[in-house]
Amino acid sequence: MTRPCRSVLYIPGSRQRALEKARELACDAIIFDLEDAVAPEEKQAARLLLTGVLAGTDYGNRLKVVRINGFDSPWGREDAAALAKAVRAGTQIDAILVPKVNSPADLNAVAELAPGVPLWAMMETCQGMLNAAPIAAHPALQGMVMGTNDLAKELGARFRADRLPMQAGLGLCLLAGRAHGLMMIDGVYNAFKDEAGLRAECEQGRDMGFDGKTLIHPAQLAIANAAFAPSPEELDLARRQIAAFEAVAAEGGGVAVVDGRIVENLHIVTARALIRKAEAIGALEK
Ligand SMILES: CC(C)(COP(=O)(O)OP(=O)(O)OC[C@H]1O[C@@H](n2cnc3c(N)ncnc32)[C@H](O)[C@@H]1OP(=O)(O)O)[C@@H](O)C(=O)NCCC(=O)NCCSC(=O)C[C@H](O)C(=O)O
Ligand SMILES: [Mg+2]
Repeated sequence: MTRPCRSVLYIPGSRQRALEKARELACDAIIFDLEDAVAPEEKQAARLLLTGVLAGTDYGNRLKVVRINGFDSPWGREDAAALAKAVRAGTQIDAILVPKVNSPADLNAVAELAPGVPLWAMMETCQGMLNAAPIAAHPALQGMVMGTNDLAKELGARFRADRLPMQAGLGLCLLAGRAHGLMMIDGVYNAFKDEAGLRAECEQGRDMGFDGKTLIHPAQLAIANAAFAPSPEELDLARRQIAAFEAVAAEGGGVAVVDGRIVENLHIVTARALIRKAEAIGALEK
């Protein structure tokens, strides 16, 4: 996945100040939230505010994703219809994020109301995790976002630093999402003032294979951006691997050795992807 999506910031659709502030924040993507971050009595006003803001605000090269309410709520269908209308009128968004997706039928329902708009799925129910493969195969789906708070609630799991209770669900989604080339975004870290805890969780998500992390506060952006970007040491290793492998290949060989480890063609594919990712981040940050 070349499009960097290291930091994905939730912004409550009801908070005008935060919606304005986001234009200057160093996030790769924004999730404009109409679901959990908005109180029931503010839902209608938030929808109106958000569609107005999206029509008139330049968020630069940040991906713009709108999380709607579920279709089992009084607001979900109207959210999807309002976004479809805005898109027809020229508002540009990158995806609608559908909460609590249990099966492909939940995506079909949104796709019917907003045809042609790419979808992302919140993966946060036990049913959804078990159906990760058919959900990932949905033709309109381009990304999955982990909802680790709702998953913990359904599982009856405790929050642990190592996220052991989450591993089965996250792993199922990663397998399914990667099999279908989706953008894969990890869940939020609730303690938004705990920098060390956030850093550790970002590094865990990165090592598992996620592209980035959902965030709830601007103070979390720099840590996620750093964790999900290739480090100078990784880039140096990648370049040395490519050089060593090319030298061996020129002699008709297929295996190089760098820092005591074998390097084969498959490692070169990874090394080149890492360099492309760093270049894409550089271009985005210009
Ligand atoms: C957590 C917060 C309620 C804290 O808000 P606040 O008290 O206003 O924080 P600060 O005073 O420290 O804010 C400093 C400035 O930053 C702006 N701000 C704060 N948060 C955001 C944000 N998310 N995006 C953009 N800007 C933000 C403030 O406006 C201040 O600006 P300024 O006026 O210039 O000083 C708050 O951060 C918040 O509401 N966060 C989002 C919560 C949210 O979106 N929750 C839902 C998503 S998580 C979820 O649903 C989980 C998932 O579904 C699951 O199941 O796991
Ligand atoms: Mg949730």
